[in-house]
Amino acid sequence: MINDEWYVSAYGFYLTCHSSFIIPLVLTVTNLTKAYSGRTVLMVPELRLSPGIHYFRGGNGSGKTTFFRTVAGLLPFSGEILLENQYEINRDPVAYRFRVNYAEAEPLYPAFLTPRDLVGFVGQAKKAPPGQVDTLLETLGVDKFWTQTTGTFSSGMLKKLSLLLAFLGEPRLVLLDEPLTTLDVATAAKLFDYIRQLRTEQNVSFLLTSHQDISLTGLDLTGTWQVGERVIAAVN
Ligand SMILES: Nc1ncnc2c1ncn2[C@@H]1O[C@H](COP(=O)(O)OP(=O)(O)OP(=O)(O)O)[C@@H](O)[C@H]1O
Repeated sequence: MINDEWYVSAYGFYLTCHSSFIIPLVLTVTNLTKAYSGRTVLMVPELRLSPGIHYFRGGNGSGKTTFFRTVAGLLPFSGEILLENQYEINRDPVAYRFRVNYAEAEPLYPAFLTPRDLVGFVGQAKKAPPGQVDTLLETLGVDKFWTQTTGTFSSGMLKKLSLLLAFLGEPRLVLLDEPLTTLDVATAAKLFDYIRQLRTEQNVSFLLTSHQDISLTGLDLTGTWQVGERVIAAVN
């Protein structure tokens, strides 16, 4: 016989099933609109990214950097961006930014600062675990210009420093805008080994852009996305 008790246990069963079927997503974007001075550059009704490595491609001016800077929390926008089904960029700004790291396509720093200054500052903010800086210095070769001011850097040196900063702490999502540009071949190989290691050992997710052929990196891509005409669409 169906009574109150039956309804209570049925509802409990429903809740148990429902919570265990939540799909793990690293990023959920809903109703995103990004405009510059009234000119809309991106309109993304919904974008759901599962954990993994996602490649965003598109022509010059299509909106890739705008999307990355928005997801990094550097640009105002309308809509919702949710990290790991949990942290919304505007509702939980500190927790969200603590877990999302970003390397610019064309990094620029105050000319008088050195890698030692910047790594000290960012490492503290991101709570870099012991030993992490030493590993990254060696992997990316930044140890060779650790105390040199960035105003004297080549573009490749700036790129190496920006990548190092983007790995500091224990991010859940790392955004790398054009990581291959100006990077020498040997360092690029080490970079992609490091990405693979973070992916398999710590379940860190990555969003990448590149005008180069990303398949040459040997990375196992979870998704490829085309940015253009103000939208972001999955590439099958
Ligand atoms: N600060 C800004 N103010 C106004 N418009 C901007 C600004 N930044 C970018 N845009 C415009 O937004 C559009 C997208 O630019 P974005 O830099 O996101 O493209 P992209 O896909 O990263 O290009 P590329 O491959 O050349 O780096 C372009 O039309 C650009 O002119």
